[in-house]
Amino acid sequence: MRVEALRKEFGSTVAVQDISFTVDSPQMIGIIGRSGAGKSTLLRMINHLTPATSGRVMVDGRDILTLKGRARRDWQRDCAMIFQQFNLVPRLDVLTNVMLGRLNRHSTAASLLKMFGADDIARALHALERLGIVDQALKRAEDLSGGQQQRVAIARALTQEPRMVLADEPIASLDPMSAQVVMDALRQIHERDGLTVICNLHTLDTARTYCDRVIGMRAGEMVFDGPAEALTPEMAREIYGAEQAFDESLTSTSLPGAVPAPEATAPQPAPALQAVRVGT
Ligand SMILES: Nc1ncnc2c1ncn2[C@@H]1O[C@H](COP(=O)(O)OP(=O)(O)OP(=O)(O)O)[C@@H](O)[C@H]1O
Repeated sequence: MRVEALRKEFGSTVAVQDISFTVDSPQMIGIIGRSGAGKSTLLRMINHLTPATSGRVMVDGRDILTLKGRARRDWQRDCAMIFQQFNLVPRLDVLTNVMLGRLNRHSTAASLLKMFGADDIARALHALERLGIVDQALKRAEDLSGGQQQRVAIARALTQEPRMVLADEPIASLDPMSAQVVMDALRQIHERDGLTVICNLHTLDTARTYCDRVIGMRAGEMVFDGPAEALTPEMAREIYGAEQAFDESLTSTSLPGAVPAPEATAPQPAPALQAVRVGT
């Protein structure tokens, strides 16, 4: 995927200012920055949920921002989105919520009638099993904890059979223990399924622990793009626009002594990735 000079203006507010970056091979990318830096808008433009003011998102030689109708929906299926507030149907059971990820693979009539086949059920159960919540399959989504609901949302994303996963603040509403489980699951999707996962994060330590590559945004601009190791305290201060006294731990939600689960051990940086400072 090649993002080229992607820009979004809301009236006089420039939410995303001509951002460009390339993802050549599957990576786990964290996007960090203060509230209002433009992280959500960037992901939503890539997913085609928010129209861009200008710029291109090139995938397989075509600008996905020009897609319409069925082709646009196909892209949204290929590029699964996970949200802070889970976006489940609260009164539906977990299994059905997960199978909703299959809708775009069926005819309009079958989708409208929510007709699922044995294959859909099997895939949904498999995804729930992977996320460790298959025993919750018949409960209503609203009866699950926040962390469990986010795992249902990830299972739903998996049943879409996406090519890429975009997660917009997936752990912002969760307690530290649930946040760790959810980040482990996203890391595992990257490692085991070989998918690119792009994740908006508030917390620096999460980006450092889980991401190969970090993109730092400040006031709509990309001010850092490089491996997590290159994210020095000085660079963090620049991204967060903070004073010298900036205390990184203020952006932390980590559990004391917590380490990623064995399946999701701290990533090695991609060898070809160079730290670059973009802009000022
Ligand atoms: N629908 C909208 N209409 C008008 N302005 C918007 C809209 N969505 C976002 N903005 C503005 O665009 C800027 C970037 O917002 P965005 O939500 O992308 O930032 P963010 O980094 O994701 O912040 P947060 O971490 O708080 O979600 C902000 O100034 C915000 O007020």
